[in-house]
Amino acid sequence: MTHQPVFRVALRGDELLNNPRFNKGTAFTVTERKAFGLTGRLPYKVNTLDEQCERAYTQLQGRDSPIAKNSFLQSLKSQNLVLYYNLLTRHLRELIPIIYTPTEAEAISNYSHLFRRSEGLYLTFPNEDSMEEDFLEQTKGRNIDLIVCSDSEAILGIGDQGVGGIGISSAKSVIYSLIGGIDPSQTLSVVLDVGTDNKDLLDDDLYVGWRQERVRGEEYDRFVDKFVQLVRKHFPHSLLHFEDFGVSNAQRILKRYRDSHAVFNDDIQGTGAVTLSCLMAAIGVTKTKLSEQRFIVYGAGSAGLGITRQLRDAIVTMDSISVDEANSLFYLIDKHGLIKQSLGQANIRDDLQEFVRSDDEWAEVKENGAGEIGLLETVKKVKPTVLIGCSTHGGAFTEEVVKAMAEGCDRPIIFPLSNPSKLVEVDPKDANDWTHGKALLATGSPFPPAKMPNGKDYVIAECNNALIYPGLGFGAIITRSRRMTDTMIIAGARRLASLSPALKDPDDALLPDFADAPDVNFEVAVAVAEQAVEEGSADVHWKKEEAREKVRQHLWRPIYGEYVFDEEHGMA
Ligand SMILES: NC(=O)c1ccc[n+]([C@@H]2O[C@H](COP(=O)([O-])OP(=O)(O)OC[C@H]3O[C@@H](n4cnc5c(N)ncnc54)[C@H](O)[C@@H]3O)[C@@H](O)[C@H]2O)c1
Ligand SMILES: O=C(O)C[C@H](O)C(=O)O
Ligand SMILES: [Mg+2]
Repeated sequence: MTHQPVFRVALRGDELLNNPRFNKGTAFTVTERKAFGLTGRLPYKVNTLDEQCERAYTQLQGRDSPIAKNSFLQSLKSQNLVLYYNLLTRHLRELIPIIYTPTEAEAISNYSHLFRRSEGLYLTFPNEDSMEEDFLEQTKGRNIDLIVCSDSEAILGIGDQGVGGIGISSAKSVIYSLIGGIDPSQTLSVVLDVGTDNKDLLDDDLYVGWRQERVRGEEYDRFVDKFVQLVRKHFPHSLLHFEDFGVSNAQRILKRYRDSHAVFNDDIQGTGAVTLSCLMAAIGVTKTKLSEQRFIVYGAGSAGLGITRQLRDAIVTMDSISVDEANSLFYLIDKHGLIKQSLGQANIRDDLQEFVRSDDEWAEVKENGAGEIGLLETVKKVKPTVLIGCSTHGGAFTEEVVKAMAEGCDRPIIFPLSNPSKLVEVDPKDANDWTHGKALLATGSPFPPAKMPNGKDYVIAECNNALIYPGLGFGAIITRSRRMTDTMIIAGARRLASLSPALKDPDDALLPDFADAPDVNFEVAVAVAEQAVEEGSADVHWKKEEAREKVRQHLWRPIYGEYVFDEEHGMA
């Protein structure tokens, strides 16, 4: 039986019932009801958490669409955190797609119309002067370990969502608690509302954010910097997680702060790490080396470049080849086709320069190698072994593309990673059929299993950063690391790869199932913590060998504590 912790609480009556962190609803005991002035405020029956979960689950089943279920759960979260997380824990596989990808995309794009209750911290550009006051007001009395923030410019694959981006910060925080075991009261979700360039939102009278075009340039940098400095000042040991920033800001901000605080960009680093794990599992099946692959990365934004760099670095380290040699294995394609010299320096972002292909290579395909080279032409010439999609271009991996790839290699490794589901570059079922079950597949959103030619199910791995970032973050937090280093991230990725079901059975999924995500992330956290202690990034006095026990001790679980009323020293 799990031991019930005892909490001193200073709230009484309605204040207690209206506080989601402390509210237990009908689970308050008779003694607690007397001590906290609740006897007349609650119906007679005292429920167990099991009973409450059963009731909530039945109510949830009464909602017929994923978005209606998402709203129900959102409202449960604002009433009773333990019940919310406990219910999710019991039905993890079923409910993660409701509170996270893909349903959360729908909730975010309708944020202003679905709005009922605020959550997290809204830092809005015109209120810059009161930013510190607002920040302190929202975090009063709490020790914040984790801050997830978004400026909403590139939410999943659905673009600029203005103030609705608070939804992705919250969903990512929830996953940290649900899968990673981080106490939700020690997390903070933030939206940096610097306006929006989304015309529909600007034209919408019901829009609840700041209805102005996006602030850019120096003013934007100053605003972000003010926020980061507040985090550093008030919570120096926290992890600052950046989510769904526009590509140029994402790279720049990460670079700017990564040596002075534990910052982490999920789209770049989390996606890079989970894709590396997935690829390691796939080459375990094909019995080839990383440096023997030829890669096409379709969509060279935050995720595409993050993945490319992560894979490149792993190839250099694991297969001992030079950076230039490793770079030459990658072909990046963006909106204007293959990234090559003739696009002109001005049209190629600085951070892509090391992956620019020469025109000479394409002289046989296009005169002087100039002109746009599309995906199909690249596939035919390069004969890639790995094709990764993070383009937001749904259906881009057509039957012709997939079949052309399968002609060039025995077991094509195809990861269409764009979210939400409707933006996937190829439905995994089709890719499986077109390659007669030869393709090794993983997607960013959940998909049902595909059928192998022998009738067996092929489980599609969900290569979503949520399978790794909660563990990466927990590992950094528990070691009070002041940096999130590349080596810590690689340690986590290797641990995840070692847990791949395909290592035992090559016909099984490339990554563990999301139902096992808590155990998987526990292992990732241990690996990261061990690495942080070993390399000296940690700011703790314990040894590497103790990491497993430390992670275990700090795991937060959604269970009720026993409350004792303490007006003077209790929590409020
Ligand atoms: N599976 C995961 O864990 C994961 C993680 C991060 C991002 N993603 C998904 O990847 C996609 C991209 O995310 P991001 O954060 O990199 O966004 P981003 O805006 O930084 O990058 C998207 C890139 O794709 C390019 N692009 C757009 N249309 C294209 C086309 N028709 N052909 C080729 N390139 C095209 C854009 O120019 C841009 O460079 C989104 O759908 C997102 O949900 C998945
Ligand atoms: O949010 C997700 O599901 C993964 C990723 O961070 C994305 O932007 O798509
Ligand atoms: Mg993201």
